[in-house]
Amino acid sequence: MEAQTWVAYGLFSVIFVYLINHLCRGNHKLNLPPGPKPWPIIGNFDLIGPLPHHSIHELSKIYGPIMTLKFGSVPVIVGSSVEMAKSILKTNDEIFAGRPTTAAGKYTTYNYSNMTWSHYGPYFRQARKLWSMHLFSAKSLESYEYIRVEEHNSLLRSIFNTNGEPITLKDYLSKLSLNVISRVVLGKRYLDKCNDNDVDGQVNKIDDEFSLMLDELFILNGVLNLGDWIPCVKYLDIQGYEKRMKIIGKKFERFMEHVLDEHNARRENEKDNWVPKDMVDVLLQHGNDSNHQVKIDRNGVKAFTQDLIAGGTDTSTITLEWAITELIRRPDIIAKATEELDHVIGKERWVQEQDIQNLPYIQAIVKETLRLHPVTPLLVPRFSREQVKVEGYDIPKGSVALVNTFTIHRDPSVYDKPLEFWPDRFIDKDIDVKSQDFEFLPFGSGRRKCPGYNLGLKIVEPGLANLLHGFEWKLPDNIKPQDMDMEEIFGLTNPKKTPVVVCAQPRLPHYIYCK
Ligand code: HEM
Repeated sequence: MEAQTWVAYGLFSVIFVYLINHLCRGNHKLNLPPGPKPWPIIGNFDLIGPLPHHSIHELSKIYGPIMTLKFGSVPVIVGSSVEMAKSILKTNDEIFAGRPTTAAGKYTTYNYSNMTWSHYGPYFRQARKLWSMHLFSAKSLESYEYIRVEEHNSLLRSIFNTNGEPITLKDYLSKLSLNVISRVVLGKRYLDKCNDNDVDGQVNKIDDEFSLMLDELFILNGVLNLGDWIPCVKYLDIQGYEKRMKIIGKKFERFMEHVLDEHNARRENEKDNWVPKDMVDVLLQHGNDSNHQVKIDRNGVKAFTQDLIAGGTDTSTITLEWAITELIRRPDIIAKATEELDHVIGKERWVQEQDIQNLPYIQAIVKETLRLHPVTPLLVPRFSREQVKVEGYDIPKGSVALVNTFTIHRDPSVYDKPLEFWPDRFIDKDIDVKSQDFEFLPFGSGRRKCPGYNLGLKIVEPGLANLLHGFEWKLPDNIKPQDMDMEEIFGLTNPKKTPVVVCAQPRLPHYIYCK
C-alpha cells in the first residue's frame, strides 16, 4: 500500500475511535440528583442568599432529600434527610472524608495543615489519632476539670457583680469559653490582660480584640468565596475575602509564633524536669515522635492550636447564648429546669460536672438548643474523593457534599412541632448527641465528626445548668419577649445577629457567689 493510503487509514481510525468514545460516554451520562438548572459560569449562586442554609432549606423543599446545586463550576450535593445523612456520613464516609480546597484553608490555616481543612490522608489520620489519644482522652479532660470549675465560678461571680443591670450576655460567655480554652490549650489566660481573679465583673479589652479575630476567622471560613468556585475570577478577589484572609492569617501567625516560643523556652529551661502542662505542650511532644508515620511540624502545631482555640470558643458561646435567648421567651421551661435543679442540687451549692447525668431536663434543653440552632447548619463541607452512587444517583469525583442538618433537625416527619422550642421531646428518648442517630447531628458524624464534642459539652452543660441555677433571667424593661431579635449571621458557625441583652437576679444565697 502507498504511504498516502496508510495516512488515510490512520486518520480514519483516530476519528472512528473518538466518535465511538464520545457516543459511549453519551450513553453513560451521569444520573445526577435533581436540582435547579445552573447558569453558565455562576451556576446556582443566584439562588443563594445571605443565609445560605435558609436558601438551601427552601430549595430542598422543591428538589427533595438529595439535590445537586452548582456553585460556579463545582457540583454541590446536598443531603437533607436522615437517610441521606446516613448515606454520606456512614455508608460512604471514607469517600466523602475529603475537604474541598478553599482559599480559607490556604491562607488562614497554614496551607491546609489544620484538622478542619486538611485533606483526607495519612497526615489527617495521624493527627486525628493524636487528638483522640492525647488531647481528648477521658484522662486528659479530667485533668483540666479544675480549670473549667474555676472559670465557671468566675463567670457566675462576674454576673452576680452586675447587680441586675442589663448586660450583653455574649461578652461574658465568650470570656468563659476563651478562658477555659486558652488555659487548657495554651496553659494560661494568654488573652486576659489583668490575669486576675476577675472580681470586678469587667470584660477585658484584649479579650475583645481576640474575640474579633476569632469572629473574623469563623466568618471567613464559612463565606461563599467566589474564587473557590469560579476559577476565572479567582485572581480578582471580587468580594475582597482573600485579602481579609491574608490579614487574619498574619495576625494569628504572630500570636502563634509567640505561643510556641514561650512553650519551647520553658521546655529548654526545665530540661529533664519538664512535663507537659497543656495541649500545646502535648502537640509539641508527640508531633515529632519518631514512631509516627507522618511528622507534625511547627506549622502543623500552630495550625492545630488555632483549630483548638477556634473550635472550642465560638461554638460553646453561641450555643449558650441561643439557649438563654430561647429560654427567656419560655418561663414555663425555666420553671421546670429550676425545679429539677432545686430538687437534685439544692440551694447551697453549684452544679458540678458529675451532676449532669442526674439532670435530664438540662441535658434536654441543651439538645433542643443544638437541634434548633445547630452551630454548623450544613456541617463542614465534605469532598468526594471518588465517583460514588448514593441512593441510585451518581455523585462525581470532586463534588462537594453538604449535610443539611438545618433541614433534618426541622423535618416534621422526624420531629413533632419542629419549629417549637420544646426540650421535652428529648425526655425518655434514646437520642444521643454523639452522632449515632442521624436525625440529630449537632457534632456531625463519621471520620470528620467534631473531635472536641466532649470538651464542648463539658463547657455548655454545666455552664447552662449554673446560669439557670444561679439567676433569674429577665429582659430589660423596654423589651418584650415577642420583640426579641432571633436573626442569625452565617459563617462557619451560626451566631445570633444581635447579641442578647439581659438582666440577671441572683436566686441562691449570696455567699455562694463569693466562694
Ligand atoms: C458546643 C460545642 C461544639 C459544637 C456544637 C461543635 C460542632 C462541630 C461540627 C458540627 C463539626 C463538623 C463535623 C462534620 O463535618 O461532620 C465540628 C468539627 C470540628 N470541631 Fe467542633 N464543635 C464543638 C466544640 C468543639 C471543641 C471544644 C473543639 C476543640 C477544642 C472543636 C473542634 C473541632 C474541629 C477541629 C473540627 C473539624 C474536624 C475535622 O474536620 O475532621 N469543636 N464541630
